[in-house]
Amino acid sequence: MSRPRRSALFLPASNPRAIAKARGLDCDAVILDLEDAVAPDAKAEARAAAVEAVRQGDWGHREIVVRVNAVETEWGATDLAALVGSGIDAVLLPKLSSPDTLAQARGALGDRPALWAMIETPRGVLDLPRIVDAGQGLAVLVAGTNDLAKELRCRPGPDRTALLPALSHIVIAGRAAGLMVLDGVSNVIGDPDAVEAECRQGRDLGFDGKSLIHPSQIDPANRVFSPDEAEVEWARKIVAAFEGEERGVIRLDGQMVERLHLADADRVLKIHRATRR
Ligand SMILES: CC(C)(COP(=O)(O)OP(=O)(O)OC[C@H]1O[C@@H](n2cnc3c(N)ncnc32)[C@H](O)[C@@H]1OP(=O)(O)O)[C@@H](O)C(=O)NCCC(=O)NCCSC(=O)C[C@H](O)C(=O)O
Ligand SMILES: [Mg+2]
Repeated sequence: MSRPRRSALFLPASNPRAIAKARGLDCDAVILDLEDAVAPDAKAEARAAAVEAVRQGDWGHREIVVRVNAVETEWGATDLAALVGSGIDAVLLPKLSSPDTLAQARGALGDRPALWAMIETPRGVLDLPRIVDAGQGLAVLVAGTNDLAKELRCRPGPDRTALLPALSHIVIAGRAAGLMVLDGVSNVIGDPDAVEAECRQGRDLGFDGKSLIHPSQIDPANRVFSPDEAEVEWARKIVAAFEGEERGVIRLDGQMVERLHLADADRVLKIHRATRR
C-alpha cells in the first residue's frame, strides 16, 4: 500500500497564515492551491509562496502537493516550470479531461514528481479509462465535486445522490489502474456531524480519503478513513486463523472466510500501522 491519504487539506497558497497553520495540523497531505482559491491578480504571488513553502520544508509526515492552474490557462505552463526540481511530492492537475494533458504536464516537469488528477469535468469522467491507462506517473484521482455539480447542472444536496454515478465511476477507474482515489470536498464548515456523514459515504463508496477545505474537517476524515478497533481485531483474527492453514476457505466466528478476506485483512492492518501516530 502507498502512504495513507485519509485527509488532504487544500489551502490557498496566497494565504501565509494558513500555510503556517498547516505545518501543525494532523492531515496526511497538504495541497497548496494556485487555482480556484487564488484570484487572478494574486497568481504570481501565490506561485512564489508555494515554491518558498516547499523549499522551507518542515512538513513532517505530511505529503506536500501543489494544485497548479490548468495547463490550458495563461498560468499553467509557468506554474509547472516553477515546480521543476522543487522537491514537492506531487502536482495536482485540475479539470483533467484528456490523457494528452497528462503527457504535456509530464513533459514540462520531467521524471518527477508524481501526478494527481482532479476529475471534475464531464469529459474527464467519460474519458477515465484512457486517462488511468496513460501512465505518466499518475498516482491519485481526486473527485472535484463542486466543478462537477456546476458542469452537470445537477443539485447534489446533502446526500449527493446526483453525483453518485460519477463518484463510483472515479472509484472504479482508479481501482482498475491501482491508483488511490480521494473524495471531493465538503463545503460545510462548523458542522462536524455533516462532514463525518459525508466522509462515511465516501468511504463506503470505496474512496481512500477525502479532500478537505478547513482544519475542522481533518479529525472526522482521519477517524472515518482509519480502520476502527473492531475492524482491526477482525483482521488480526483472520490473519491468525490462516497461519499454517492450507485450505482456501474456513469457518470463523460463524462466517465463511476466504483468502480474499485475508488479503483485505492484510490491507486493513497495513493502514492501521501506517496511521498510528
Ligand atoms: C473557507 C475559508 C476561506 C474559511 O476561512 P476562515 O473563515 O478564515 O476560517 P477560520 O476563521 O475558521 O480559520 C481558523 C484558523 O484556521 C486557519 N485555516 C482556515 N482554513 C484553513 C485551511 N484550509 N488550511 C489551513 N489553515 C486554515 C485560519 O487561517 C485560521 O488560522 P489562525 O488565524 O492562525 O487561527 C478557508 O478555510 C479556506 O480558504 N479554505 C481552503 C479553500 C480552498 O483552498 N479552496 C480550493 C480547494 S476546494 C476546490 O476547489 C475543490 C474542487 O476543485 C471542486 O471543484 O470541488
Ligand atoms: Mg474544481
